[in-house]
Amino acid sequence: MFDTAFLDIPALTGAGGTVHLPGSKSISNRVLLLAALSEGRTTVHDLLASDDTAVMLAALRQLGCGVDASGSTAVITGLGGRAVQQQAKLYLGNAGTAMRPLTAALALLGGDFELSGVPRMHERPIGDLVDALRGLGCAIDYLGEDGFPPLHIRTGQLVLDAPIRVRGDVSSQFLTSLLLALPLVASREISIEVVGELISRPYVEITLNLLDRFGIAVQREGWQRFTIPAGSRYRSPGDIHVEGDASSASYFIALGAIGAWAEGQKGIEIEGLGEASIQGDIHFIEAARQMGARIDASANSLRIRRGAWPLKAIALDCNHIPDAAMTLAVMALYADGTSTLRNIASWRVKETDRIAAMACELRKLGASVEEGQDFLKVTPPVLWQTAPIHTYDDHRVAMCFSLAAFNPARLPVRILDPRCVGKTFPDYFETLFSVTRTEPELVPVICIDGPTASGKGTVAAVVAQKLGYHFLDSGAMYRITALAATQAGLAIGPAQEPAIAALARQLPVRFADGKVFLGNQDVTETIRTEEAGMNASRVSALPSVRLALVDLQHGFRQLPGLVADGRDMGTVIFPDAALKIFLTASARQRAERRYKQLISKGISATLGGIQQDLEARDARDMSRQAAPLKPADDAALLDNSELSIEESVAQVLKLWQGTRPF
Ligand SMILES: O=C(O)C1=C[C@@H](OP(=O)(O)O)[C@@H](O)[C@H](O)C1
Ligand SMILES: C=C(OP(=O)(O)O)C(=O)O
Repeated sequence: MFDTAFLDIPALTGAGGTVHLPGSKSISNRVLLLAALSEGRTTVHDLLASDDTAVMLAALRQLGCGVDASGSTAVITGLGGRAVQQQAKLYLGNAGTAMRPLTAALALLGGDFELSGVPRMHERPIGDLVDALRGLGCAIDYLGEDGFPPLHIRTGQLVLDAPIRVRGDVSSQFLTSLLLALPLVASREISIEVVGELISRPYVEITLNLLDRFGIAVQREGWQRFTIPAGSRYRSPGDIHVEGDASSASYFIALGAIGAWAEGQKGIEIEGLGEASIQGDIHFIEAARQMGARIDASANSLRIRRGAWPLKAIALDCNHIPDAAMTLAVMALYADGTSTLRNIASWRVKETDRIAAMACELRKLGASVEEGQDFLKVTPPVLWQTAPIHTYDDHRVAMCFSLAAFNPARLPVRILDPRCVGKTFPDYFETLFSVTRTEPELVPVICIDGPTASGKGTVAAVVAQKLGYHFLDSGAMYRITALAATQAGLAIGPAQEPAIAALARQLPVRFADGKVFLGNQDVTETIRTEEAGMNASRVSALPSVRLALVDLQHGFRQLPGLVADGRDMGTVIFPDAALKIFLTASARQRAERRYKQLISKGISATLGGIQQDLEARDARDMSRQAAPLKPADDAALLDNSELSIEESVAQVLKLWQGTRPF
C-alpha cells in the first residue's frame, strides 16, 4: 500500500496483463456477519483484507465471536443467535456495510452497545433504519446529531406483529440490514415493506443470495415487500468463497478500454470475476461496452481490450451500479462527446459528496462538468491540465482518477492521500502498476550522488519512501555482485570476468524497508563486512561487470519512479534524470558522522584517522578514469554539513516539487 502524502502517477501509455482482484467488500462483510449469527464454524475463503473488513472482524471479536483470520481465509465461530458480550463500544470506520447491518443485528439482539466511526460516518444517514427498528420496539438513541451515528443501542421490547416499514430511497443498506438481522427473531413470519423507490437494487439481490446460502429463503414481491418465513434459522454452509470485487474490477475494465495494446497481446485479463457474478456491478461491463470496450466474458473471467477510440460518449441511468459508475465519469474524459450519468443522488451521502467531488476534480483536469442534484454531465477537456487530485478520503475517487494518467498531453497525475484505497483495495496502485506501461523517459528519476558519508543513502531512502518510489542503492551493487560471485564459487578476478558479468546482469536485487535482498536472502549485514568491501572493490575493477551493472541499474527505473543514490547516477547511469542532487558535507562533518557510527557499533577509531581516510578516498574517487565522482553539470549542490536528515530530505523534496507541473 502507498502510505505517502501523495502519489504521482507518470503519464501511462499502455496496459496489458492479468489482474487478481481482491474479494468483494459487499460479499465479505455480509458473509462475516451471517457466519457470526449462525451456529458453528464457517470458513470464509478469499475474504477481502481491507479497512472495511478489518472493522467488521474487530467488531465480531469484541462481541465474542471466534475469529481466526490469516491471509485471505477466516474461520468464524458463530454466536448462534446471541451476543456473548452484552456490552461493547464498536468502532466501524467508514464501512456502511458494517455500521448499518450491525446496528440492526445488535438492536435485535439487545445489550448495551455504542457504534461509532470516522467523522464522515457521522454525516452518513442512518435515520431510516433507526426509524424502522424503533418501529419494532428497538431502543436506539443518537449520541450526536439525530439521524446519524454515533448510536447507543439498548435492549428494547420487540413487537413483531405488523409489517416493518423502511424507506429505500436513500440507501439500500437499510433494507439489507433488516433482511440480514431479522431471521434472529423470526419465530413467526416477518414482512418488510419498502417505502419509496428502492435504489441500488442489485445490492439487495446480493443480500438475498447470501441469505439463501445461510439457509434463509426470503420471499420477494417485486421490490416492495420481502417476507422472512416463520422459523427461519441461519445455517452455516460450512465453507464459502468470496468472489472478486466487481466494483474494484471497474478500474481495470476501464483500463483495458483506455490503454492501447499491441496486436498479439491479450489486453487486460481479470480472474475470479465473470458473468456468473452475484454482484450488480458486473453490469458495468455493459456500460463499458457501450463506450467502446471489447470485452470477452466467461463465467469467472473477463478479457478487455480497447475497441472504439476515442471512447463513445454515454447517457446512462446508473442507479443499478452506483459505485462502478464513478469509473464511467473518468472514462468520459476520453469520449467523443458529452456523457451524462443520471439517477445517482445516493452519491451525495457516501464516503464524500461524490457528485461534488467528481465535478470538482474532473474540472481540474480541464473537463467541462455540469452537476445536478442527481446527475453529472462530463465533456472531455479541450486542453488537458494537471493538478493534485483531492481524494476526500474516498477510495473510489483515488482509484478512478488514476485512469486520468492516460491523458494525451502526457501529464502526470498526482493523487493526494493514496492510502484511502485501503477501504476496499489496499494494493490498488501496485496492481495498477503491474499491468500498465509507459515510455522509460516518462518514469521520473531522482539522483542523489555524493562522496562517502555524505548521508546520501539515508536521505535517498527517506525521499523514496516519502514519494512511494523505488530505491536503488547503487553503492551496494558491487558488494552484492561480489557476494553473489563468491556464493556461486567464482574467484573474483579477471579470469572469471565474463562469468561474473553474466551473473551481474541478472542479479535479483531488491531494496525494501531499509534492507537489501538478494533473491529471498536478506544480505543487509553480510554485504557490510570488511571482506565484502574488499571483494566489492575488486569486482568494481572489472570493466565488463561495470557494464553489466549499468543494465541492471536501468532496470530499477520502474513505475511510479526511482530514487537512485551513488556516485555516478546523475553523470553516467541516468543522465536524463528529472532531478540531480550532489550531496556533500565538509570532510570534518562526514568524519564525525562516521566516527559516531563506528563507536556506536563498538568499533574503535580515531576521528583524525577517519578524516584522513575520507580525504584520500575523495581524491581517488574524483580522479579515477571511469565515472569519476563529480557533480553532473545540471546537478543542484546541497551541502548538508549543518542540516539534519529531515532538513536534507525536506530540501530535496522542495527541489523535486519545483520540477513537477503541479
Ligand atoms: O449493500 C452494499 O453492500 C452496498 C450498497 C450500496 O450503497 P447504497 O445502497 O447506499 O447505494 C453501495 O454503494 C455500497 O458500496 C455497498
Ligand atoms: C459506498 C461505499 O461504501 P459503503 O459500504 O461504506 O457504503 C463504496 O464502497 O463505494
